[in-house]
Amino acid sequence: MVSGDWWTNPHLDNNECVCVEVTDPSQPLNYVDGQRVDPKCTQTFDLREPATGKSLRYVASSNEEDVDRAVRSARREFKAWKKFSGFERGNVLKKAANIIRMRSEELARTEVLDTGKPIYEARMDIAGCADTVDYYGGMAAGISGEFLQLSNGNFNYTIREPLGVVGGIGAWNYPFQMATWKSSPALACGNTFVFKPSPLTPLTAVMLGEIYKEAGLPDGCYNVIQGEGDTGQLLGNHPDVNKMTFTGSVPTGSKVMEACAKGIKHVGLELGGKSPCIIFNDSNLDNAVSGTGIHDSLLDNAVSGAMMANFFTQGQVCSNGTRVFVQNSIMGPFLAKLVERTKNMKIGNPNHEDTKVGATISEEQAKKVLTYVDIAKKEGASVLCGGERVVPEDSLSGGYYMSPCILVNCEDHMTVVKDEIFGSVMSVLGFDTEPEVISRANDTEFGLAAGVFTNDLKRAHRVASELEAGSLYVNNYNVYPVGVPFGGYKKSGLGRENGPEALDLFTQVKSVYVEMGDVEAPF
Ligand SMILES: NC(=O)c1ccc[n+]([C@@H]2O[C@H](COP(=O)([O-])OP(=O)(O)OC[C@H]3O[C@@H](n4cnc5c(N)ncnc54)[C@H](O)[C@@H]3O)[C@@H](O)[C@H]2O)c1
Repeated sequence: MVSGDWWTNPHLDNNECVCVEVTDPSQPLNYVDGQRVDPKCTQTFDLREPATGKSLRYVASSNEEDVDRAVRSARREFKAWKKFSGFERGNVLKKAANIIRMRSEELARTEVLDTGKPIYEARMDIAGCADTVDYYGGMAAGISGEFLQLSNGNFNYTIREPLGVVGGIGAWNYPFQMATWKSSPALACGNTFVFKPSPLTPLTAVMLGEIYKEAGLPDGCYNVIQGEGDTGQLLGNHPDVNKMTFTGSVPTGSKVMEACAKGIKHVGLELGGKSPCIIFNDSNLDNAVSGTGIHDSLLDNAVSGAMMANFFTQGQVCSNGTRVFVQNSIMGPFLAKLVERTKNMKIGNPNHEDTKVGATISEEQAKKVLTYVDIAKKEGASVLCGGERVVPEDSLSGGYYMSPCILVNCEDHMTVVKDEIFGSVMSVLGFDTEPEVISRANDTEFGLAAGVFTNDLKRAHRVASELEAGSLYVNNYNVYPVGVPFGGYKKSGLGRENGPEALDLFTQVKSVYVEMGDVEAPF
């Protein structure tokens, strides 16, 4: 629990925030059999606060024995949990959703501590997570098979059964979201779960374990092991894990898939992206501004959309539309509004209410992002604004802050336009025609998301159907209402999270044939 009520005072300096249990090194962050446990592993890793760069605590890693202990706990409890009715499992999840809502401020503050994202965003994240857990709580009672009438009174029915023990591995940009998006559909279907969060953001996954327990989840159904890549590898290779659900980069996803291939395990992959956000000039509209032919509100919406497609969580969002294609005839007014609004985003202490840009996750990631800006300049792009390290105030001088960057004069072949940067760097590219932009938008190995801004209804649906991506946005970007499936085409992933699709992916079908007559054997 968080001590005191520091979160109610937006003027408190982040250094004064004390999340006692999660930052106290004597409190273990592994969670097995319904309690925090000390791992056997003697290795630790340093957890740093992105907002200040200061060490929060050392976190104990998990070795083979620790991973095995968590998987055995999940295996043991699977036998009982799968026998609960869907309705009973759903009730546990719905209670957990309510506890998440009651503890939302504490969870949001811990997420800020771990990720450096601004508090307004962390609150949105936690509210969305509660909704997801609630959603799967509601869906659990409806998980069922089908009945098929056959000839002579014979029939067949199917049962949707859980897979067994599911292993989850998360990235660092949405830590609580990854723990909830993966565990709640898995648990709803009757699986048990072992989760390894990113070593950069280990804090809230263990809080979720305590919330599930309070909601009535039997001990052993949800477990957390902390660690780096080698711990993730041990989990993926464990013979008693039946499915891996992974979020992270393409190279690591490929390794996880390889481990699953060896063990013939189910695998779900949520990987990287380099998504397009396409902004058309609907020139036949009234209320044209400054002779450009674009409707004022469409322009405002398009600028808002481009910013939402790039600047949440310091640009560290897998679905970001970092290639912003703007029809050339509206480039001038679009850029003017975009730059004005981007410069107005307040960069600062992520715990402050008015902060819109917090800290990048780590020094390494911040340096990587700034290096990409340098490469872009060398390859001929121009910086319209941002792309620099920022020190918002003296007390945050060790934090990893940078100003959101807008690049123009970009070309499709440039490194910055091809690579996933995972930081606040938007590349703006001009285009003239619809076929041209569709072809350029699809010219990528990724296919996670895409956006199209237009007031032409037919064009919107035509373009949406042509774009090779798993999540399409028409006249908005990066919105994730509960129940909407999410996941990638091409190298952006396999399978879907969220929505009813996830339930199919956490179950397997057992088919039962029933003979009502005599056996007519040809022998
Ligand atoms: N599609 C999505 O839903 C989604 C969401 C968020 C982030 N991402 C992607 O995640 C990436 C950024 O996250 P990251 O830097 O944490 O990714 P990463 O691939 O470096 O690490 C992800 C996780 O895998 C673990 N890991 C590392 N090596 C492993 C191995 N050999 N076997 C098993 N696990 C291993 C890490 O410890 C971490 O928990 C970006 O590419 C981003 O696009 C995708």
